Amino acid sequence: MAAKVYYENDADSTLLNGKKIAVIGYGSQGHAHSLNLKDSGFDVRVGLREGSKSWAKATEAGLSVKTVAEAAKEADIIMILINDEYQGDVYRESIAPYVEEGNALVFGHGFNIHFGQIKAPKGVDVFMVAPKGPGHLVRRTYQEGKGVPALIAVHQDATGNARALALAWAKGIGGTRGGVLETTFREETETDLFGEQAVLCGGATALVKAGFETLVNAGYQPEIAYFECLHELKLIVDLLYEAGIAGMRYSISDTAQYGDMTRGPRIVTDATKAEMVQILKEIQTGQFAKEWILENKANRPSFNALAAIDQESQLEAVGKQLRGLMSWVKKTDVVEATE
Ligand SMILES: NC(=O)C1=CN([C@@H]2O[C@H](COP(=O)(O)OP(=O)(O)OC[C@H]3O[C@@H](n4cnc5c(N)ncnc54)[C@H](OP(=O)(O)O)[C@@H]3O)[C@@H](O)[C@H]2O)C=CC1
Ligand SMILES: CC(=O)[C@](C)(O)C(=O)O
Ligand SMILES: [Mg+2]
Ligand SMILES: [Mg+2]
Repeated sequence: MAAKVYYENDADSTLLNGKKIAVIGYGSQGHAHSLNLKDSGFDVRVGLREGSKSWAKATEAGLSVKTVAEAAKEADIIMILINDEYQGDVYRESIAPYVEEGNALVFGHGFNIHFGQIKAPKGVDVFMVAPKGPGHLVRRTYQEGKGVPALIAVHQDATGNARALALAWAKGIGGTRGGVLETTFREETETDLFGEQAVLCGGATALVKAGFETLVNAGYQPEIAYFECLHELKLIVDLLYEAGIAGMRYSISDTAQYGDMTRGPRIVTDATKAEMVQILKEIQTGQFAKEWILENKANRPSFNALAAIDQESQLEAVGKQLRGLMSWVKKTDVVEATE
């Protein structure tokens, strides 16, 4: 294997002993990093804006909560886990004034450093620990004794310790249980954006919606279309995750495998692949970043409209109903927050 993968024994998390850690933000990633690090025995405080809806939640979870400025002021290591699109403003206003020489600034995604929205001062370590999975699973898997794999990268190594600290952090959140790979801010940012746009989120939801609509428009029952195109996808993806494409194909029928091999390439065609290359180019040139930054400056007109269209769709209505009838689909923290 070409890439070196770091596991538990390759990381020394005692480097975090005695360090004052601030996790800024308590959303998907923020709650996972702060709770996992606290459970790993480290000194964590959470930084939130005044009036934050997460203040009570983090306090109830046993964390010390302060304003962003207070948390940044007293911390040696500051992990910024607020929305990418707001990080620049919050950093300049409430973090930058308190960053001292020898401190570390840490990110869960490279967007702001790579696209130049945050310029860190000299004399501080700047590194990244980016779990390759949703924050709620970073927390859930840690509690189960497992971990979500993570990427680390060093942008600025002022103390000579940046890489070791990144590995220590990755271990503290459970990342080294899954495996940690080293990358650069550029590589992480571009591949992460590409993955979520073309495959994991954009590609997957577009595929599910198109399949569902094709069946429903042809007169089939929406409930059956939902089971076929969304619910069962998880079962198939579980097999892909466990045993790769061959493992998934081992479990499905030969009829399904023949259809998979002959029809799949008619869905993801050369035109689709050319569009993927185009999407990657828009990421690499900063066009996507600029579009997203401007979208936020304009108060998210497209984001809000597109989200509303999907929320009102038949697919979501049918899904909500059917999931409610499946007793084994647990009411997780994500379900409670969204239904
Ligand atoms: N979601 C994920 O699983 C992954 C995310 N990442 C990266 O992690 C980072 C965080 O993303 P994610 O966890 O999704 O974010 P969320 O949207 O889930 O949470 C954002 C948090 O930031 C806080 N926040 C937002 N604006 C401000 C502000 N102006 N001042 C202070 N706090 C603010 C929110 O506060 P409040 O609680 O008050 O609303 C909330 O606690 C991003 O860099 C993202 O790219 C990386 C890998 C996966
Ligand atoms: C969950 C994750 O890895 C993402 C999709 O990159 C993100 O939430 O930004
Ligand atoms: Mg990602
Ligand atoms: Mg991402």
